[in-house]
Amino acid sequence: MGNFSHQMRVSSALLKRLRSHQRAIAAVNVDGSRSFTTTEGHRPTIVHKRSIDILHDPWFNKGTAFSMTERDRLDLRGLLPPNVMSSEQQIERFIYTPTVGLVCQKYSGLFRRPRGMYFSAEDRGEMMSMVYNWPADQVDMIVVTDGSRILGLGDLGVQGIGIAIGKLDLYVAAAGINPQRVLPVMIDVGTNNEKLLEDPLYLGLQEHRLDGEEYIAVIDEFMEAVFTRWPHVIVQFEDFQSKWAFKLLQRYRNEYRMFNDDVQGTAGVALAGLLGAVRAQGRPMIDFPKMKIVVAGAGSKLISHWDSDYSAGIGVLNAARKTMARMLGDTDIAFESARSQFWVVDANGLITEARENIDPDARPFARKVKEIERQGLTEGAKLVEVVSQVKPDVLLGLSAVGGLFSKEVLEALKGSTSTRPAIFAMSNPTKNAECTPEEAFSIVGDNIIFGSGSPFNNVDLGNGHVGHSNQANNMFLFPGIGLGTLLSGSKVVSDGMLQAAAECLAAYMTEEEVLQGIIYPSISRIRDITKEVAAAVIKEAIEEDLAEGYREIDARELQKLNEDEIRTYVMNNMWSPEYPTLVYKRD
Ligand SMILES: NC(=O)c1ccc[n+]([C@@H]2O[C@H](COP(=O)([O-])OP(=O)(O)OC[C@H]3O[C@@H](n4cnc5c(N)ncnc54)[C@H](O)[C@@H]3O)[C@@H](O)[C@H]2O)c1
Ligand SMILES: O=C(O)C[C@H](O)C(=O)O
Ligand SMILES: [Mg+2]
Repeated sequence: MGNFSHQMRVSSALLKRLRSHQRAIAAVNVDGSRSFTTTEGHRPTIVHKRSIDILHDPWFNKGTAFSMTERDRLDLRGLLPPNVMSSEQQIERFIYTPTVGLVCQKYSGLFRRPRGMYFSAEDRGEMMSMVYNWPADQVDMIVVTDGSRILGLGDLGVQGIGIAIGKLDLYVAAAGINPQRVLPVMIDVGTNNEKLLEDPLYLGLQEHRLDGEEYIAVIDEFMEAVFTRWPHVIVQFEDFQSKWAFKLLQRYRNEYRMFNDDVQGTAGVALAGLLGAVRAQGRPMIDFPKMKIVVAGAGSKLISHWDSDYSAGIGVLNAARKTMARMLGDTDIAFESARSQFWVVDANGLITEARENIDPDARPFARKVKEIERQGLTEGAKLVEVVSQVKPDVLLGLSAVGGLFSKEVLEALKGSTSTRPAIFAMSNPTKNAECTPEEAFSIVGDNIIFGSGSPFNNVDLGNGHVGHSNQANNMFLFPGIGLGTLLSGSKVVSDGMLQAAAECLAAYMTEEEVLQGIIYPSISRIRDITKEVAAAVIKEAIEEDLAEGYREIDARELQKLNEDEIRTYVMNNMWSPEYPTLVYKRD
């Protein structure tokens, strides 16, 4: 009892400190620094500019939300449409996938003003000084892309910066990262998109992509430059073509605070969905190793491709296999036997050991020829044949091929041995989804689980029944992974931290929701799930002795926090989009 009350005293003292720490950040924001808002929200922010200059400054611009008195005070009258919008109304207009894809496709034509930084192959040798051109002394999150695989839209070159901007918008909205402390980055090493190479309006380098050592040297220089200026920043790699995604992850993950969203975030989100599908059948999660899973969209893209091609699908397969093996006792035998739960189909059909030039990352999932012959299948079998013969519990698509789950494939899935088959059409944007929820529910039946990468409406099944359309998107994990890493002060993003994030998402929905077919949260709960994921990541970082603390909170103090206190710590460090009143003061 004595110990307990002592602990309580320590904890509440610490909590007070966490709160005053938050106020301290707010105070810094208020005293004329380039602040947008504070979590306290009531004190005015002093600005040293007015009129059109404010509208051109994203850190101060509220757009249509300037009140009439502010418009008068700051000489904004007549510079904005007359209707004053609330921040809630502005949020209504906030969109990500699939719109972000369209923005990237049309970026060169839409470009009005820059947002973020551009490093190009021409900047070699200069990056270390270039980073100082960015106006913010504090940057918490960088999302970087080279534009080589934007959603399922392929190589969009410099226009891919829209993805980095969109993901950081999600960091602000979901994780409460202060918008002044995010930095979207585009590394332009050229493009292999012939249309862009010929487009006179294209804004990027009009030459073919750098490759090999030259390419790596550019990314190395960029990493060194940003970590020199902002040693505590976290760098999220986004939409790099699979040829480079995994290699760069392996190259940097032990040295820098970085992760790859498409490989690691997607794997965790898919894993949470697979576990959700087990729960939705009314079975315990421990039954997961019995699931038969067909994955469409992993392996190489070209018949003669020798390079390692670590697609999002391979990330999912590895994570699912490891989880099954752990549930089976974490032995080598368990790991080996878990392999036989997966059938992997790429552009060339079912992958078996008979495949020539097999992609090294897909090889562990290549089926033994004898084994699949017993199942009535052969090397290169079509997806529809695989589904007919295997009768899987889960059909998961990360192929970027819209409509791949055709009527025939979905008809075949009706033969599934599962009481509630699950379909994950995870490719983005909307037109690349392997199927729509209408197609899935109408063809396979009402009693399925459906998830998709891009948002779709629920399906009316008649008689008051609803077919739930879950959004299976890495946005439910990456903001929490980034925020949790930041607040823990860990210097790396460990496998354990990623696993903790995925497990947190898998356990987030209640039993009742899951039985109704709701296996992921709705977007309206994104702050809450992000808080939970961030807390799980911090807890794991503490347990692994990786947490070094954040700002005034050191490692020892972090170690004293219980689970609720970690949540409070996370919440207190989330920035909230409340507009402060702006007051002009001459410089
Ligand atoms: N929902 C999410 O959170 C999420 C996360 C990451 C990626 N994605 C989406 O996944 C898609 C793929 O991304 P990636 O980086 O893995 O791309 P990728 O190009 O590296 O991989 C695509 C894979 O699909 C395979 N494929 C192509 N045609 C096929 C066919 N007809 N049948 C079966 N497989 C086929 C290819 O062989 C390749 O292995 C994209 O649309 C992307 O937007 C979604
Ligand atoms: O961007 C998304 O919506 C998810 C994912 O990162 C993708 O590349 O498709
Ligand atoms: Mg992505």
